Amino acid sequence: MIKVEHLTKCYGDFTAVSDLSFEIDEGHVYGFLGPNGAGKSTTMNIMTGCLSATEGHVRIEGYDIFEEPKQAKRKIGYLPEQPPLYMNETPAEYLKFVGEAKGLKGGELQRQIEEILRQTKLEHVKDRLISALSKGYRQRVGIAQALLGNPKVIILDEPTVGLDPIQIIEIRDMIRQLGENHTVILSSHILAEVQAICEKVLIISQGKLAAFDRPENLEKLLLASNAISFTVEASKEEIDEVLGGLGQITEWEIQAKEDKGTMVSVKTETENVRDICRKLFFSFADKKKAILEMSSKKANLEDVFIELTEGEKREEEECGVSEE
Ligand SMILES: Nc1ncnc2c1ncn2[C@@H]1O[C@H](COP(=O)(O)OP(=O)(O)OP(=O)(O)O)[C@@H](O)[C@H]1O
Repeated sequence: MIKVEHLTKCYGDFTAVSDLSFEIDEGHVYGFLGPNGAGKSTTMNIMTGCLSATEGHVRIEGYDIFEEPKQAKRKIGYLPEQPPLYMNETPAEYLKFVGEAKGLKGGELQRQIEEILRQTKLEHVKDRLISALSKGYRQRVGIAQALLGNPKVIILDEPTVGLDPIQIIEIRDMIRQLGENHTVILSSHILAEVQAICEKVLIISQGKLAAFDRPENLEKLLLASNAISFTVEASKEEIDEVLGGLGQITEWEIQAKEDKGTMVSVKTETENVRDICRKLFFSFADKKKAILEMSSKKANLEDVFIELTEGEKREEEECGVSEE
């Protein structure tokens, strides 16, 4: 449905988006996740035809956004980070204006406006000035204008930024509902938000695609990400022998020798952390070595996000140091 190929955007000497390629299929809610300045808005502005690219292509249902903008844009509804609302108009007036600009008229325009006002729960404020609406309601007006023309794809740039917790819940519910009839792409720097709404997540870091998968698969992506810590009454040599013989442990660190035992941190690629805990327990018990404490931690999307986005920063810093 959407094909982004080798997209690059430079602002002068600065490369904001670098060789970005991905495909969006019909009928899912996609999350575009990345820290501030990662290049999310730049990519969305290019995908919606609001900004030119330095290199690369964007195709919306086969239409090139740069070469066939009219046909491509008809397929997209866009809520930019700063929605272009006219404060001295009412939602009803504003939607009529946007609908006409999108080529709708007469009964069809009226029918769509009524349907969208209902869908975005704006009916009771439709004749109030937009300047008098709360930020949450203004955001709904922004989403409403994106829905006019019944586009297949809805692109929302940071739709919940600046809203209070109740408004955030309402907008998220609305996005979930939109996902039933549209392909939705939303950007966010809030991991929990993407995790709560999206079926697929693109992680973007410093203008590059760091990962693209379902949230649950991303959690599996990090090798050796599940961690177990335990304290055992055993020497370093005994610990090395037991852990080396277990097979499913990728690395371990013997942290400190205390009066009450030796603290060990273990990393494993195995999904079933509980199974490893059991094996550790019985392996040390077989050698009459008592485990005094044990805790485990499964990697979550946050770990993946930090690892992928921080990892790049670290690499850059390390390069910087070695260059000096
Ligand atoms: N017009 C511009 N001129 C120069 N640099 C720009 C311009 N627009 C964006 N940038 C830079 O490009 C990078 C990516 O910006 P972009 O707004 O796409 O990121 P973002 O992921 O959407 O971040 P945020 O969540 O803060 O909006 C940033 O470093 C930003 O400062």
